[in-house]
Amino acid sequence: MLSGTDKNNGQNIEMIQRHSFPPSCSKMVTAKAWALKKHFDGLPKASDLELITTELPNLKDGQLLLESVFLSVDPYMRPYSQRDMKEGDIMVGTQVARIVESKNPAFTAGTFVVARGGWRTHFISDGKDLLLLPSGWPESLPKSVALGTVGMPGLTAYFGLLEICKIKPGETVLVNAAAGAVGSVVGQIAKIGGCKVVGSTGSDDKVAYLKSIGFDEAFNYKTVASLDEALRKASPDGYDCFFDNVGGEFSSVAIHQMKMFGRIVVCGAVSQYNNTVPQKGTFVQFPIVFKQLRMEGFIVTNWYNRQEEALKALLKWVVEGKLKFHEHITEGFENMPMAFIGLFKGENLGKAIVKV
Ligand SMILES: NC(=O)C1=CN([C@@H]2O[C@H](COP(=O)(O)OP(=O)(O)OC[C@H]3O[C@@H](n4cnc5c(N)ncnc54)[C@H](OP(=O)(O)O)[C@@H]3O)[C@@H](O)[C@H]2O)C=CC1
Ligand SMILES: O=C(O)CCC[C@H](O)\C=C/C=C/C=C/C(=O)C/C=C\CCCCCO
Repeated sequence: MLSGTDKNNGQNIEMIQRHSFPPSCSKMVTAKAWALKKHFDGLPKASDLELITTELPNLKDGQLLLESVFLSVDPYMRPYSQRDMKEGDIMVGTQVARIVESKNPAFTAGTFVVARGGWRTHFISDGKDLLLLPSGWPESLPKSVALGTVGMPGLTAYFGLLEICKIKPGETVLVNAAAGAVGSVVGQIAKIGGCKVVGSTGSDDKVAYLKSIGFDEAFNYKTVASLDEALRKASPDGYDCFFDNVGGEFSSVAIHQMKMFGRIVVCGAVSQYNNTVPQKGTFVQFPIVFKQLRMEGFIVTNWYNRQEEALKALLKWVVEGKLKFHEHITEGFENMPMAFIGLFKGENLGKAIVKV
């Protein structure tokens, strides 16, 4: 195993070289990848991850060699790393990748696909988990949008709002982390659906952005004197649908402002992912019973059997200008840890993307 250090942006990145094949192989591609060196304890640290290089073997029949062009960093990676990964594993994740070489008749070199290759610059696939970009993808639309508004986060907003919340015109929708990849799509689809939309987010710039994309009300949860008052001021009659991305204290307050027969979509709990000790919240049974609420969690992959129709709808809204997107792009594969950690500091406005 060869190792060295490579300074980058002041970070010491330990480069570990692992030869998975004898150096004698010719034509091998050197891939970089981010491995989970140490399980996260609280907020992830760059030193919890290590940059490794591996030599990829030559392709077998049916295989494809892909190179990542854009990579996604998402909050789910934090809880999933704890649940699904062991130390040394390559971080899970998705990317828009270009097919460099194909020994698979279903795919031609040069094609761009959405893949689940993890945090890697290059990887080999058998083609089973590759998704072509939706047909009719405009040349002018950045392919990275397939990781955000017209990708998994957009699908999350689409199915969460239309199938779990089942919004109706004239209703009032509340969404937190509203300027993020999922939240910004939730608010805009709700507007398209004829709802009043209230969003909370963590900076004044993001509040201004929310208003620019059509939110009726938006506030900075970090600076309001009282969350309870801010929610009441934004919608004195309360909320029909609460699309919860954040969990924690926000949810404990918001539930008491739901209207009768309101619906709460539990999409995520990003405020809780870095807890070293599980937080104890309020009991929710009282408002659930006396307001006759429905509270339902979901994982977007459960709806992937319908992703084609949803992606088509999302792309159409983007092309028509009804669905605006914003990307927070970090340049450089070596900066993936920083981009990921930035999610938990609210550094991103819109979808966080790493451009290789
Ligand atoms: N159920 C599912 O299938 C899916 C669920 N999700 C969930 O949706 C949520 C949003 O994900 P996504 O849109 O990708 O991420 P975002 O693009 O919204 O980025 C995360 C945002 O969360 C906010 N945030 C971070 N830490 C905290 C905190 N401690 N308290 C309050 N807000 C915080 C920040 O925005 P701010 O400025 O507002 O603080 C930050 O920008 C997450 O909970 C994620 O797990 C996402 C995809 C699929
Ligand atoms: O290769 C993989 O499997 C990763 C690909 C994931 C894929 O892009 C799609 C789905 C992502 C789902 C995200 C879900 C969430 O963000 C919700 C996450 C966790 C909720 C746990 C809450 C724990 C609170 O303590």
